[in-house]
Amino acid sequence: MIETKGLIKTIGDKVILRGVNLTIKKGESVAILGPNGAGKSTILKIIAGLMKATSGDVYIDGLNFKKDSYEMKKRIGFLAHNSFLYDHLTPLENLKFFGKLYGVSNIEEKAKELVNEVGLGFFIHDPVRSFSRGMLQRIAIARAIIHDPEILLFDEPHTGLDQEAIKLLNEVILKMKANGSTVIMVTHDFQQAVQTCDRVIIFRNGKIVEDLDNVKNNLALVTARYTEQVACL
Ligand SMILES: Nc1ncnc2c1ncn2[C@@H]1O[C@H](COP(=O)(O)OP(=O)(O)OP(=O)(O)O)[C@@H](O)[C@H]1O
Repeated sequence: MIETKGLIKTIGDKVILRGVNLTIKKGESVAILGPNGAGKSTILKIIAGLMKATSGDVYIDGLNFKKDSYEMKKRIGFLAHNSFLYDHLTPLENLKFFGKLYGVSNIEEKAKELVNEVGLGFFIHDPVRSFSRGMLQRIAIARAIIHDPEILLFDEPHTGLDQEAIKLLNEVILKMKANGSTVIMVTHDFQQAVQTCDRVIIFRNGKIVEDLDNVKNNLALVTARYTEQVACL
């Protein structure tokens, strides 16, 4: 279970998160939507341990970053705007590097399997500096899941992907979900959100303004609320 308690983030005199309390159960898949600047990426970075909250706490199964940072990071796969890949390394070398950091066993085999799974087997030995944005995103997805994380944090994962890659990414998300992983996805793509997630949370101005469960059975309501909160801006 992931819990945020009273998360506040300020940078200078700007208030980005205004006391966010959120509980996400193990195995839930949650889409975070909202207008630009609402604080969506910020909360994801704080949950991933990449940014400190000004006040408040994040707990994962009762563990806290202040005490159990390494243990928590091992459980998380984070796909950010930045791919975190090394330009001069090939997909295989990049995945082996990140896999080793997480102590993944059978890393060579696992890395090859993932490069093929994301459809880039043909480019396995090319440095990623020559890759297109979509190709980099595919490898970044593989990097985020190399250690079979229990929690997937995806920041706008569909951006820059072609239709085939979107399908592939959704399959990855649904497969991880079926294996019991928890998924939190920040996105502007409402269609992809409702295809892959069971719960939709809408942020506005650093606060949660909607928290809608059981998305597939309440699609009309969720669409109406989303339109009201976001699409009309
Ligand atoms: N390092 C920073 N310094 C100053 N302001 C920042 C910093 N990081 C984020 N912000 C501000 O915090 C606010 C929330 O940013 P955040 O990236 O969380 O929004 P978002 O909801 O993900 O937006 P988008 O949909 O545009 O990606 C924005 O106004 C942004 O300018």
